[in-house]
Amino acid sequence: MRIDIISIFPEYFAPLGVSLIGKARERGILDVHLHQLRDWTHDVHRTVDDTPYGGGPGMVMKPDPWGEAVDEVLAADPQARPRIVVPTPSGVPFTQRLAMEYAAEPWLLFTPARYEGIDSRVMAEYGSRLRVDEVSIGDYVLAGGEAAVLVMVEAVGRLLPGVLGNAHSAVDDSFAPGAMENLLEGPVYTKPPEWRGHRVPEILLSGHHGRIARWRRDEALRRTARNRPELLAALDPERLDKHDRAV
Ligand SMILES: Nc1nc2cc(Br)ccc2s1
Repeated sequence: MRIDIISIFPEYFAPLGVSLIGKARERGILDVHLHQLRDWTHDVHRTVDDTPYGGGPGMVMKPDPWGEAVDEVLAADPQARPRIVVPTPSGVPFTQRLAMEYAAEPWLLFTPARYEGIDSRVMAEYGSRLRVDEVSIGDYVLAGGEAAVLVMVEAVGRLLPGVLGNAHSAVDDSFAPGAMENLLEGPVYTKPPEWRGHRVPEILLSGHHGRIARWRRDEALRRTARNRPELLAALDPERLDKHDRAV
């Protein structure tokens, strides 16, 4: 997978050089290209923003630098078309399902904005011929889209074949389609069996895999009911058996 990121703070993406994503890049599973938006400005101050038409607070990112930058990125592979992802609090929710959809894309272009956002004509221009997604990572406002891109690249990158070791499969993730879809993960434990007077639940030491699976599902149901009751309410009743309903 190729990922391009255009930003006025490309240095923000240094974390993509470490850990899981860094190793995926070293192994050629992920090919990340960072671009400094100001390289497509033509004034001495390398200006990327201006006052909003119609008045109002803050500044808006000018269309010209973005248009020239996106055009140049697209020219890197004229036969291919990247899916453009615009981080914004006003977008569709970024979910595990969307992360899986992105992980199947050969090429993503992220356009994190600053200020009040990018002049809306930019994505109107590309939306006529490319998939342009406005995506939110949550109901809060950041100072810019860069942190949102880090979140999405990590969520997508870890799903790419070969990135997660055999020890863990993304299939077991919370929110991944399957038996535990849309349930939060329950508690986890490792050695020692007792730590500061806290014992690991005996069921997990029992070796009874069926009972352990049942206990884990019960704990997932309890945690989901406690922390995200709306997820439980949204579950298809067909997916809850008699025992689930009694938890
Ligand atoms: N939650 C989010 N906040 C922001 C702020 C800016 Br400015 C750009 C993108 C995003 S995504």
